[in-house]
Amino acid sequence: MSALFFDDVSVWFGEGRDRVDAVRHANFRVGHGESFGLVGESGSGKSTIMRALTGLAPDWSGRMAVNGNPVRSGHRRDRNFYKSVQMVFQDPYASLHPRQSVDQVLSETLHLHGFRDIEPRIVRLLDDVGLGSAFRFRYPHQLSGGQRQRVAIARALAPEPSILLLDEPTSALDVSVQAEILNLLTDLRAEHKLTFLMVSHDLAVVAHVCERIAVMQAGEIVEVMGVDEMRALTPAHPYTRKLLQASLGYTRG
Ligand SMILES: Nc1ncnc2c1ncn2[C@@H]1O[C@H](COP(=O)(O)OP(=O)(O)OP(=O)(O)O)[C@@H](O)[C@H]1O
Repeated sequence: MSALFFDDVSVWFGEGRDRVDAVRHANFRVGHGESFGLVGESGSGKSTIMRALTGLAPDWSGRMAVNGNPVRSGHRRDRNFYKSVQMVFQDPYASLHPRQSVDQVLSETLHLHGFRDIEPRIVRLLDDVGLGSAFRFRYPHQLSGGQRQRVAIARALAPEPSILLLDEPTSALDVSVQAEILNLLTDLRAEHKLTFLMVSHDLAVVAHVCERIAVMQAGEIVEVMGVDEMRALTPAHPYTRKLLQASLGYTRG
């Protein structure tokens, strides 16, 4: 049984002449403890796959399952879903409430998921994300972008999920901070035995964190490959080669 299972998943927005087919017939599985990346140009459908899974894009067909449990259509996901699946978003500035301290953010999430030993859990979560207790009573405006993203990651870890969905988790951060956050995510995956599904337009980011990669073009998965194949520049599909060449040109330039 896979941690994440997508079988013939198509996702669309709107109806009739306004209909946009954002994802078409996507198939992939992510094993327990695996780190899987979705890459492709802007508009290729990467985020839409994640949104359909979490209920933010309700119009879809096909089959999706989390740890063997089928995901139903519609907006609602039950508490069990969020016990297993948590998200880290792109923008840590938008994802934290400005009037909530770090302590409030974490204790609210822990309460919501029925934990009673809130105090030691907050201490442990801050420690896990490399912030330490000195940050506990700070507010978002007193934190840097990287520190905010660490709080967002601590909040995602609070329910003890087995799967993290990472939607461009470093693209809003300074380049100097990106590697720190990617290393933190890699360490956390090993320590907590997490499964990752990561979306990024940046092949270097995905290569840093992921073991396998699905390449998307205009709503379709055109290739699934191991990160070693990607590094060896041996992808089969011309579009993947184009993406790789573009990103190499970019890093060299
Ligand atoms: N709420 C929406 N209503 C209508 N069309 C949408 C909506 N959200 C996404 N789309 C369309 O679906 C397609 C896929 O978008 P999606 O955001 O999944 O791409 P992406 O690969 O994640 O790109 P990006 O990196 O820019 O977010 C695009 O054509 C986009 O315009």
